[in-house]
Amino acid sequence: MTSTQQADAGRTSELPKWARGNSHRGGPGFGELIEQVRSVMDASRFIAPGDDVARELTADLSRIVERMQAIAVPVDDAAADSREDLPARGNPSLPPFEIIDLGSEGVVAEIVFRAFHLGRLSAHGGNISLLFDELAGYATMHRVTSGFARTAFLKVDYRSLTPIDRPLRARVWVEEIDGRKLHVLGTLHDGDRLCADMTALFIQVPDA
Ligand SMILES: CCCCCCCC/C=C\CCCCCCCC(=O)SCCNC(=O)CCNC(=O)[C@H](O)C(C)(C)COP(=O)(O)OP(=O)(O)OC[C@H]1O[C@@H](n2cnc3c(N)ncnc32)[C@H](O)[C@@H]1OP(=O)(O)O
Repeated sequence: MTSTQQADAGRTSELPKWARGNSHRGGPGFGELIEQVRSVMDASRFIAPGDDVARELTADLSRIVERMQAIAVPVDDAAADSREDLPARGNPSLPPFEIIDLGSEGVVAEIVFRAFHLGRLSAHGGNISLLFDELAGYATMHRVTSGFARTAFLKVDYRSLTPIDRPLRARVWVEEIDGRKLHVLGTLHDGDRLCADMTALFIQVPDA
């Protein structure tokens, strides 16, 4: 059996605990809370407050931050990044994608970049890389035999401007496996138009 055929068999061990996902942590209102956090980030992109208003808003947000810090838990017990029922698993630092299809053939996701992700009149290239890196994590998770895979490199070609505020389609898949090395490809489309494509190398590592 070649290493590629061996790896084609997919996972031979359980998913790492942190990747298993759940739909209960943080309670039924957690999704709306994260959506509000995203809205704060979006709204902050379009204001030019006077000093008084800036200080008032800072005081309001400080109270919210203090309330959240008072209920902090270890990161592996946190709701954010664990809720498989929410966009981007409820992680507000990721662009809010929804998984359309996931399997050993790769992952297809719908993504709406928002005001917070704006670069100059289009989505910021770093946010597009972030989306690809995350989705490559999903795609490789199916194809490693155990543990997970870390990004060794990730290259993005920006082919045309990536709009915000409309649904786009991303596809990421493992093209080839060579021992611990997983060669990953991806595309991002606005309808039929290619916005960006990606080539990455991920390396299988034991779960930490
Ligand atoms: C049933 C499935 C259900 C699925 C459900 C899914 C749920 C999803 C849940 C959750 C998804 C989460 C998604 C998150 C995704 C995010 C991932 C990240 O962003 S990771 C952070 C950024 N990356 C780092 O911080 C790495 C830092 N670097 C390292 O740790 C090492 O350098 C590492 C691991 C990359 C490699 O180190 P070494 O010591 O293990 O291995 P060496 O020997 O150096 O390399 C192995 C081979 O790879 C080549 N290689 C390594 N780096 C290379 C490079 N940059 N370019 C070319 N080749 C490279 C080497 O030449 C070597 O090749 P030769 O075996 O000799 O052929």
